[in-house]
Amino acid sequence: GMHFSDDYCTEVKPRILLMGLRRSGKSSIQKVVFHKMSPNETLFLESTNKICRDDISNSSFVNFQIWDFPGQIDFFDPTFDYEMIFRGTGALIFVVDSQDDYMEALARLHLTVSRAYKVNQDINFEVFIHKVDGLSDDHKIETQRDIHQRANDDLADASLEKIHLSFYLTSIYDHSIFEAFSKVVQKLIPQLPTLENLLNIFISNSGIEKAFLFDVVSKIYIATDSMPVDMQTYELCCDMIDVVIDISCIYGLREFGGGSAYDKESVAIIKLNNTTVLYLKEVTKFLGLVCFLREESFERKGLIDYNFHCFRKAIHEVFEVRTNVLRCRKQHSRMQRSKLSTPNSTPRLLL
Ligand SMILES: Nc1nc2c(ncn2[C@@H]2O[C@H](COP(=O)(O)OP(=O)(O)OP(=O)(O)O)[C@@H](O)[C@H]2O)c(=O)[nH]1
Repeated sequence: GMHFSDDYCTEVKPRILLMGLRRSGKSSIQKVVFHKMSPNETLFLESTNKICRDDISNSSFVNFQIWDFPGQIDFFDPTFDYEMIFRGTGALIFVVDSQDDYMEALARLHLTVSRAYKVNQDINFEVFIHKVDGLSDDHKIETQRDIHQRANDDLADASLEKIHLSFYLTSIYDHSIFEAFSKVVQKLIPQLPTLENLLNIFISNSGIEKAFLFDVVSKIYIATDSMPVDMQTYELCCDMIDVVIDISCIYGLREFGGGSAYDKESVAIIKLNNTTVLYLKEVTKFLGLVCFLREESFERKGLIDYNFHCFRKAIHEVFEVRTNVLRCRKQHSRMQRSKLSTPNSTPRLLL
């Protein structure tokens, strides 16, 4: 079985479960988003026979677990402490293979969601309608409409219409999977408005067009300013992170494997031939800022760097407040635990 220590009460990262039927694409999503595997390589991924897998990413802002859901899993199996797991979960992603007959997947989705909701009403339920690269645009829309309708009808039939499901069209062959993941993670960050505010102030004072706060390992953006997100800009920023980390891995590490490919010193400037500039800087161990700006604005690099310094400091303060709150909560829950034997609070996800 899968056991989480009581530490989940003090977890500082968003905890996300990934579920779905066999071959729906869970491992591929995890490999592509968190381990830089190229989409084509996933063709050779072997199906896992284990009941569940526990994949926690230590290098990412996101705490991520995959929970396989082969047909035979039994919620009544006493060795399977699903209550404990759902209680510590911020978001449950359910992957539906859109290229396959999805009736069985929808039945599983319904069972899973209704179980999870009983344990924890605060879980965000996110449905990835996956592998849509194989569908035409019309077919995509029709599939989404159909899945949406059936899933909600099932909930209504069970008088569970309170449960809200969000739907995303995803594929590992383009950026849609990163975009969807970004949205899922952002919902779990209570300080999101603060982060957005800081980004707005930073870009408007620095003449920057767009800025993304990225989880560097996964290229999920955990926040951006309020200007609309243009897919191409987002993709460029993702590509920049890849380039910077790759170069740093090859030429930036100290001899004998010392140091890390991403640290306090990490910074990069890329000038494109269309008078735009990409500017990347380290913010925290897991997070980096990627800015998209005009060449003219970059002439005032001193100002940008000064503003960045203030921005970075503010972000660290947001984190410190969080850490202190957690430290208090940890002490508190330790005291509680000596009195009570069952944890009863639901942690919402935290910075
Ligand atoms: N076309 C397409 N194929 C995908 C996509 N994502 C995953 N696949 C393919 O789907 C197959 C199954 O993917 P897995 O990641 O092994 O699925 P899984 O859900 O982890 O499967 P189990 O380990 O059996 O539970 C692989 O051949 C992948 O290449 C996608 O977005 N588009």
